Amino acid sequence: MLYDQIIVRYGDLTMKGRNRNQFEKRMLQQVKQALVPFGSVSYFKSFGRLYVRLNGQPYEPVADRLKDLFGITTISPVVSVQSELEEIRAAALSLMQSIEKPPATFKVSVKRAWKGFPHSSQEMNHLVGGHVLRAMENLKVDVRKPEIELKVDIQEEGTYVFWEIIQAGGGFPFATNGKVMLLLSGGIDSPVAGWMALRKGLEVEAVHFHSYPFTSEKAKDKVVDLATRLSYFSGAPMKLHLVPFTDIQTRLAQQKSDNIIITLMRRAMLRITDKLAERNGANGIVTGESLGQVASQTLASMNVIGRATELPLLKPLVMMDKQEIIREAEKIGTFETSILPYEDCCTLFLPKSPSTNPNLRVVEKVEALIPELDAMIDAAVEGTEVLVLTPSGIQTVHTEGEDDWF
Ligand SMILES: Nc1ncnc2c1ncn2[C@@H]1O[C@H](COP(=O)(O)OP(=O)(O)OP(=O)(O)O)[C@@H](O)[C@H]1O
Repeated sequence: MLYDQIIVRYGDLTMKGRNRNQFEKRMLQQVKQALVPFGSVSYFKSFGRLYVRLNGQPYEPVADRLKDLFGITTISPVVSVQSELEEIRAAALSLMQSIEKPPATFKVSVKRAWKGFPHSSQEMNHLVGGHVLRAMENLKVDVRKPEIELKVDIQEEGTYVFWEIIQAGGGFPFATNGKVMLLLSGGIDSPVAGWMALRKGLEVEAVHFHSYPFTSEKAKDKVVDLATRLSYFSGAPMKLHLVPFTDIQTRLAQQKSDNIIITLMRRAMLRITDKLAERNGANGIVTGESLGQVASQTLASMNVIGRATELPLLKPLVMMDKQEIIREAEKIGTFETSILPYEDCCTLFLPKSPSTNPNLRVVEKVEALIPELDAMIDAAVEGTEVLVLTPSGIQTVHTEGEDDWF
């Protein structure tokens, strides 16, 4: 096999004035965790880049895994050799010959970072380019718009030869920007919002409200699958809080304020999430809301619902169109799961004409007529089941109310 290493570049970090060492440490941790299934790979850090040494592993699956991680801008599979002319020439030639669809044009771009190397970059462009041209009959040099730009990076510890630059996830490494709770329904939108939060370097804990037995085990499994998929992108385990919401929903429905029932439910959800956030050290709540999509997502509704928490509400999809959100969901591999036809707790209580312009005072008055609501919210928090998910399945299960689960 030709490639023996993968260069990992992380761009956003350089632009950030915060502690770069911390970021790099996190980055390495994240990459190591994500590559555990590949066993024998090892790591080398140099000049703000990470080199993943493949040690005999095929490069494609490792590259595929790396390109889905955040904080990484681009990756390149490389052939590494000693910084010695003939070795570099041989590596350049075999790499050019290995390209599946033989190119008609190319150029060599040498970067000599190690000044102890006996030839300048210019000389090397010719020395390497000439060698390749002599061996490959139909190939020509095009310095302006070559089909392949063969890069040769000469460092003291070795020389890296490559041509592919593959886009990776971008954003920030996992958990470098704090922690949030993600309201994860079984729908299309909230997994996309969760993915965006992860890309911003947020640690995400998912919260799902279910109305078992009105909602089924299958509806729960669906959410477990979605959170599991999200944990793949973080390269770290993800907590999923499963909140029993049946009693609260049933009680709210008894108020017979049908047109604001969704508003009341969403506010109760936020109050519960607020408490879960405090217990788990999160500083914000992410939702999959998108302006104007349904009655509860008008600006007026968002205002009344949002008053139920003092935590910042992050809504990454708020200005996106449904089609754009669907495209993202397809890209990240959650769409197929999201469209499975299992019921969500809120759709069970969907009124005929939900208010698009709820009045905060009316909503607060209705809530005040339920003095037991606070206690019910506390009970829902205590009864919350917590799963810890990894891409390979559920790791542990406990109940929020238990003191010593860990
Ligand atoms: N059962 C639930 N558990 C957790 N969060 C929920 C639940 N239902 C709704 N949410 C949160 O409220 C947001 C708005 O939900 P709503 O059902 O109004 O819209 P949606 O556009 O269908 O969202 P989604 O596609 O994410 O279900 C969701 O994106 C999600 O963040």
